[in-house]
This record gives sequence, structure tokens and C-alpha cells, in this order.
Amino acid sequence: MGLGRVETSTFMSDFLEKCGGYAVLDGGFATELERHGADLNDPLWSAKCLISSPHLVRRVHLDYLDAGANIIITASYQATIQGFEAKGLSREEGEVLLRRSVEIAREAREIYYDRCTKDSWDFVEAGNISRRPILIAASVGSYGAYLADGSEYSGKYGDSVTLETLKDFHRSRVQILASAGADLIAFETTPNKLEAQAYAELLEEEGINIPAWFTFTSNDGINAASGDSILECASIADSCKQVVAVGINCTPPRYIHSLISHIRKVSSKPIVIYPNSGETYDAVNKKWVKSSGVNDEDFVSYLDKWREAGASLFGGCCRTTPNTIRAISRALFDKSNTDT
Ligand code: MET
Ligand SMILES: [Zn+2]
Repeated sequence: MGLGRVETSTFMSDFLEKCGGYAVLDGGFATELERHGADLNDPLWSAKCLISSPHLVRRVHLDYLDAGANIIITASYQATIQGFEAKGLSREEGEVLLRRSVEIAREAREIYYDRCTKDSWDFVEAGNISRRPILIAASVGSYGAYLADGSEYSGKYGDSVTLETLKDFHRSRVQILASAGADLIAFETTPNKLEAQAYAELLEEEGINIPAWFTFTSNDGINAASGDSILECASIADSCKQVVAVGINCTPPRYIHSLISHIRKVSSKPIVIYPNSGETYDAVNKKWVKSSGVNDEDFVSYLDKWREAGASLFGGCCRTTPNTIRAISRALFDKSNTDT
């Protein structure tokens, strides 16, 4: 374990350096599957496609790689052994599907690299072919995501849900994903500090040997979705050795700047942000309501402020698309060209 820990301490800074100081994540995954016609009105949400249309999962990963992503996040957000069992699958079949989510993302990366080599898109540096660094992040959605009632945006799990409940709920999926060949685990859409504590303890107790990031949701720019202070949530992530980045996902762009500033007060770890499009999710009707959504140009216009505030990994969450990611990638790339 000693060696793993040492590597973890420099994992993200090394990666960011290879990427040129900043890294680009992918964009909304489930909502992109929907844009391609998938019907995700199901408790498994995007994980339904692991069963019904793995080719579409691979295609969306590839679209994000084509758009410039350095990190793609697997389709396991709402994939759980419990959820698969509720569909009548066996435990073993559920495990196979979880591993498959990582394999499909790895296949997409291989296909992308092969295509780049063939088309000579890679650039040659001092005689060596240098490939764009690409990591596979295994998604772990929060307990609220599994409940499929929108409680990842309220964080109210009720008094009966304890630290041990959450650890037991997440344990097997984390173990399976960690051994499936992913580069890191993305604990996403975390609405409260109890769940962050559960993740931190699980990583430690299970001796998980790949790094992780924790990202939280917020409805006000100050607190996590549950009302827990973002300072407390980020501090839990900061204290966990395996955590290589901390940040925010699936939160409207207008709240991100203030949240980055808060996180920076309690952590010097790299900050990862992937906001949604700013539209709101109606959990009852399972629909996104176009209220205060932003277009790709507006989304990108926030980037400089987010960088100044201290973030270094940027992507998009629900309802953002490969076009959003292409715009982010261009904005960062053009900027770094003019900076040097
Ligand atoms: C509700 S947040 C969903 C996050 C997940 N990675 C996705 O883009 O589908
Ligand atoms: Zn989202």
C-alpha cells in the first residue's frame, strides 16, 4: 500500500502537467444518451444502456474524446448490484455489468488512440509519438441517485440512513470498479457530508488502490445540496489521502465561482468542476426544465473566472454536450497558447 499512497500524492499534479496545466472532462453522459434516442425513464437511468445498448455508451464516450476530453466518466453512475438485482439479474450478472462499464470506456479510448495514430493526428515530439493523456474515471453516483427520486439534489436521506448504511450500500460497487481497470473513481453528485465521510472511510478500510475525486452538488453556491457547509464537505475530501481532486458537479454555472472560492479555503488539492447547463431537474416528471439554462458560449465565458478562483479540471454535467466540451477545450487550449 505504501507505494500506492506515494503515487497517489502526485497522481493528479503529474497528470495535469502532462495535459498542459488544465484538464478537460467529458460532458453530460446520461442526457447525451437521451439525445441519441435512449429512453432512460428507468431506476437504472444511464446504466440501463449497459444492458440494452452498449454500442451507444461507447459512441458517446468516443464523441467526448473527439471533442477533446482528457477524462471520460463511465456509465456506472446509477449502476448498482442492488439496482440490477431489482431487475431480476443475478449478483454475478450485476458485477459483470459494472466491470463492463469500465471496459467500454477503455475500448473507446483504444479506438480513439488507434484512429489518431492512423490519421496521424498525434504530434511527434523529439522522435516520440506523444498521445493526449486520457483517464477513465469510474462513476459512483450517490445513494440519492440510486433512490432515483432526485434526492441527490436534496441530500435528505432521513434519520434511518446512517454512516454504516451508506458504507454498506457503496462497498461492493467500489470494490468491483476499483479492480475493473479504471484509473480513478469519481464519486459524483454527493449531496451531504455524511456520504463524503462514508466514501473516505471506505477508501481507507477497503485499501482501494486507485485514486478518487469527490464532487458535491449545491443549490445556493455556499452549501452542499443538503445544507451542509461546502467547507465541511470539502474538508472531509481534503483529509482523505486517496482523494486527488475535490469539487462540484451537476450544479448551475452561476454558483460555481463562489463554491470554488470556498473549497480553496480548506483544500489545496486540484479543484474539479463540471456544472450542468443551469436547467433544473423535475424529479417527479423526470424531465429537465429549461428555466435559466445557459448556452455553450455563456458556459465558456465563465471559464476564466473559474480558473482564477483556482479550478484546474473542467467539464460539463447534465444537458451539456460534446459541443460544450469542444468549446471548453478550445478556450483552454487557445489561452495556454497565448500565455506561453
Ligand atoms: C445527475 S449527475 C450525472 C452524472 C453522470 N456522470 C452523467 O453525466 O450522466
Ligand atoms: Zn448531472
